[in-house]
Amino acid sequence: MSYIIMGVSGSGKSTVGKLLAQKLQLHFIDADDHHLAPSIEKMSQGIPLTDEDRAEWLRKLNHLLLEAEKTRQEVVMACSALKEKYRQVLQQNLENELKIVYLHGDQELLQSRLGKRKGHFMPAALLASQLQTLEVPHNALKLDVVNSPEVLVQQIQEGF
Ligand SMILES: Nc1ncnc2c1ncn2[C@@H]1O[C@H](COP(=O)(O)OP(=O)(O)O)[C@@H](O)[C@H]1O
Ligand SMILES: O=C(O)[C@H](O)[C@@H](O)[C@H](O)[C@H](O)COP(=O)(O)O
Repeated sequence: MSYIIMGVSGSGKSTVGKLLAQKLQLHFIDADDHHLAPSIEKMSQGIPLTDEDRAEWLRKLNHLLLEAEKTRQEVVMACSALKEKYRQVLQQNLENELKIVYLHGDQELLQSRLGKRKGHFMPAALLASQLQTLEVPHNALKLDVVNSPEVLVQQIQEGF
């Protein structure tokens, strides 16, 4: 069974996802690496993505998860997956249910982490729209990112 590490920009999906994959010796997929070029351009300019912008991207990510399942590979995927219907696309046609980890945190904390992050296309100004778009998942392990990445990974290992 594969893991989806989800949450708004700055919640630590990439950091925690990479560390979890390292600990469990699983392949790590960062959904950010699979956005269409126009979507990266849009976000770089501070324009939030629409459902339409995300549709093909989510299908591509679902395809990667299906491929992994076919070869009996478990993967860790860091993906914003902000809406329930996006998470449904990710899960589409998979035999095994995805293990969803929802990273949440205080807006000020997330804003300050994004402000300090270097060399990333996503501007901190998009956090507010990300939080507005977010539909909190009901079927996820919910973790507060006030904790360190190491503690979060331990909580994930103990939580499933
Ligand atoms: N639990 C944490 N504690 C402290 N800093 C963190 C934590 N998780 C992430 N960070 C830092 O916050 C910033 C955003 O993390 P990142 O993994 O890029 O988030 P996301 O992929 O969700 O946008 C990075 O600079 C990262 O080093
Ligand atoms: O669906 C979206 O709007 C994007 O996927 C977004 O949520 C994601 O956060 C960006 O790709 C920026 O990347 P970071 O999450 O790493 O800031």
